[in-house]
Amino acid sequence: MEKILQKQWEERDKKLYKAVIFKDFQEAFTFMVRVAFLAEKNNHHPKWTNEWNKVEIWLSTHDAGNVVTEKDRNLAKEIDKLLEPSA
Ligand SMILES: C[C@H](O)[C@H](O)[C@H]1CNC2=NC(N)=NC(=O)C2=N1
Repeated sequence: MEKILQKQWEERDKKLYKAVIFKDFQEAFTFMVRVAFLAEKNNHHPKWTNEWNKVEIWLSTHDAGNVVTEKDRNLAKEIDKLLEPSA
């Protein structure tokens, strides 16, 4: 996937937050489809927004009282793997 800007994960407001900007909507939506499959596999789902080429993601664990847990850190790592240049 062709990225234009990728920020590192930040912990904000008891959530892991990341923003990624892609070349266009098709690239952004391809990424979202891949994240959706990861989320289903992990039974752990992001809060996210998409506007054209930008995807913003917030990860927290509702089941643990809306805090950041290992589940969030693991999903964040797997999402980053999708964003590696070789992926
Ligand atoms: C019942 C179901 O397994 C849970 O509600 C799962 C589903 N996906 C989830 N996703 C996230 N981000 N946090 C959760 O606590 C969570 N819980």
